[in-house]
Amino acid sequence: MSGARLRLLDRAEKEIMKLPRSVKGAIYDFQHKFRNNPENKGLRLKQLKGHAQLYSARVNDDYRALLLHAGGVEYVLVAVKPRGEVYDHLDRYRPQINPVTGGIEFVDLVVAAETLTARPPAPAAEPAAQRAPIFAAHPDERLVELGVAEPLLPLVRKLTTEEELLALAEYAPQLTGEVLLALYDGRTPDEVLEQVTAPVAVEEKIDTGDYAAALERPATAVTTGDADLREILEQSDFGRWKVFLHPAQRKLVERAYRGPARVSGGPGTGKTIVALHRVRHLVERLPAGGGKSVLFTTFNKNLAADLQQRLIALAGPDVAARVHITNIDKLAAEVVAEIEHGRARRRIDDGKARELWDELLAETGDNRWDAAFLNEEWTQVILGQGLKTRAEYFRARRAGRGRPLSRKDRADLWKLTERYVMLLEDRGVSTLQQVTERAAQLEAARARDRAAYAERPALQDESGMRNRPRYRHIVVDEAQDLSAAHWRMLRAMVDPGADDLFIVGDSHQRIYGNQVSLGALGIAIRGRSSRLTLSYRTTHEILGTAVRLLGTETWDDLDDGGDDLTGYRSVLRGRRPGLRGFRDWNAELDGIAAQVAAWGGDSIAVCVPERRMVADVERRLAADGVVASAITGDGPRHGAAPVHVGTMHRFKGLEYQRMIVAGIAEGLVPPAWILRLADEDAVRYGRELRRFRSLLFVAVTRARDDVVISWHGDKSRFLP
Ligand SMILES: Nc1ncnc2c1ncn2[C@@H]1O[C@H](COP(=O)(O)OP(=O)(O)OP(=O)(O)O)[C@@H](O)[C@H]1O
Repeated sequence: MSGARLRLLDRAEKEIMKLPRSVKGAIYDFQHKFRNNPENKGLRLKQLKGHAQLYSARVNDDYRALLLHAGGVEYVLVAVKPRGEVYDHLDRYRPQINPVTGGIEFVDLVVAAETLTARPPAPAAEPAAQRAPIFAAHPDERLVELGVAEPLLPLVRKLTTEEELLALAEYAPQLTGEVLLALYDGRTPDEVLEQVTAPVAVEEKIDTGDYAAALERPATAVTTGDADLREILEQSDFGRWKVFLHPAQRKLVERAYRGPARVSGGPGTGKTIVALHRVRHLVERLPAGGGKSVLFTTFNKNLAADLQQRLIALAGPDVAARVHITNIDKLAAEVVAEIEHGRARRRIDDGKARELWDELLAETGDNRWDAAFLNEEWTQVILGQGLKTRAEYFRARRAGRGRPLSRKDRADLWKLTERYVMLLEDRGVSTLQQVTERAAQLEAARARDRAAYAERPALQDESGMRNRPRYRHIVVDEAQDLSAAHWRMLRAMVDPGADDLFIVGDSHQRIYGNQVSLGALGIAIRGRSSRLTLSYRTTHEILGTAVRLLGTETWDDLDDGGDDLTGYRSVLRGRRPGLRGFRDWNAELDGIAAQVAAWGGDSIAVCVPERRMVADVERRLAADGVVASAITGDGPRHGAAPVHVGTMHRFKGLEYQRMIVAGIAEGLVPPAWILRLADEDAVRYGRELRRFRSLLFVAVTRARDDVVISWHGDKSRFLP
């Protein structure tokens, strides 16, 4: 035999990362030689007694690799062990194909047993003799049905403390850990079956002896190529997200869809990771040649820049070269600029747009409306539905807008918006929504032309570029914040068909008030919606607090249905979020500074509700000699600063090890102006409250390990 493929099992990767550097170097040389020729004498490849699949091979004088032979040239590295231990009690090695997921799993029962004693019990724990086994109520068959690795059952029976459970869950195959922790958290076996097991179970009949077939299933968590293994050994900051997808994630990445598909999921469940892998998957299936056939878009500029970097890291420059990565408003501006070359007006953001409404109101003396209401009515109803005439506006549906409008109100509002549009023209500016609306119209016109040409083959030769769709595939991240006009533009940029749109977002994180129904916009996702539920970012404790902040509100699925966070969970454990009240803002600032000092290190962020508070925090930290960087619309001004400070909107899509979410007081979150709406416009009031809950939810879920929520004066009604 010459040549072999060698992949790495995810749990083995964790163990290997802990080995001394010199051993990692030896593994690097070993894998290279092994792939060239596994029968190279120096490697001493030999089958382990009593094991059909397991082999050992020499890494260096002191270490041996354990390899699982999956058939043909396929091998999986499952462990690297000191030579002295490898051949003791060979029956401790238990490779298997999980009968529920069909994925390859490997456990070493001796190592697994050692994990139970590695962590001392918490001081308050009762003596072992008095503690009841945690899983006594669940029969073996039930646990196996849920996906627990059968060889571990005797150890599972011995678990009596949370420490032991956490240690075993970290070592055990992924699904075993997830199932045990979900049961421990109080979910019933039926809930676990539905929320944890079913999403990764396979329907086909599984041959538990066919390792070659098992190797290809999503549940087999191995590196995908030889290069991955090399990269892991070479890079100290190796990103696991690049190679070890969760089976639920991998299914979504690789599935073929007959039309638009949507992925939702709570914060940190890897939606962006799935989108990145999906882009690579799509590009790898494109015919060679051709330009940027895939559009990968997100809400803001800094996130788009981050996606660009991460796609290159994941898939390399050749794949990235086939992808147009940009934020959605820039995309719209590019479309308009292409047509209105040189005549493009300066764009203004929402804040500036509202200021101009205020100016207009001051001029007219009309005090029945406020700037925010007018801006929303104009953008969401008039621009959002592409209304061109007063008559259309009279007939328009204003679903979910609250405050009913009489015919006279509508006539007045129409007049006001006409004046507003003139004001914008006078100033030589366009709002982002105007640009998007224009882009949507231009793209829709192109799509209509395309359809017309498609029906008249005689004309097709002349059609040229203009009659090709801009993209073959579109992938959208942060989808919950896109407006109706954004969606109309995107819909028109790709022909309806297989794998046309892949849409990733979480309506619980909607912070710009753009609620849409994709179905009504020609994007039919029904039957092609999936949800991710395992958080990779944040701990069980932070996640619990964050979910409570959402209260009892209901959430949409970007269509006409609802979405919720059922099954949302984490296998990571940590400290409970801190909740701290202060007398006044100065005292709270001192509290922030003290907390930053206590944590030390970097990857800390402070999130505040108002812009002026950002400067206050920066100043207060500077007084202690701490370098803090404000997060602007383009991302953190100085990315390398140990502490970042920003308003709540700026935190979309980011993550930090530790977060202080400050100023969470009544009058700030929710702000005082919303409270006035309670009597005036109950629907709008409800919508705004929900938006501020989402802002808070986003802020708190940026934290990986620790979060402190603080306030001064009266604490926010959203806090427990
Ligand atoms: N399969 C994986 N293996 C390792 N890490 C992962 C995996 N999937 C996600 N992560 C990590 O989890 C974190 C959250 O992932 P990601 O940002 O994709 O989540 P998200 O669902 O888009 O979050 P949010 O909605 O909060 O923006 C990131 O640090 C990412 O690297």
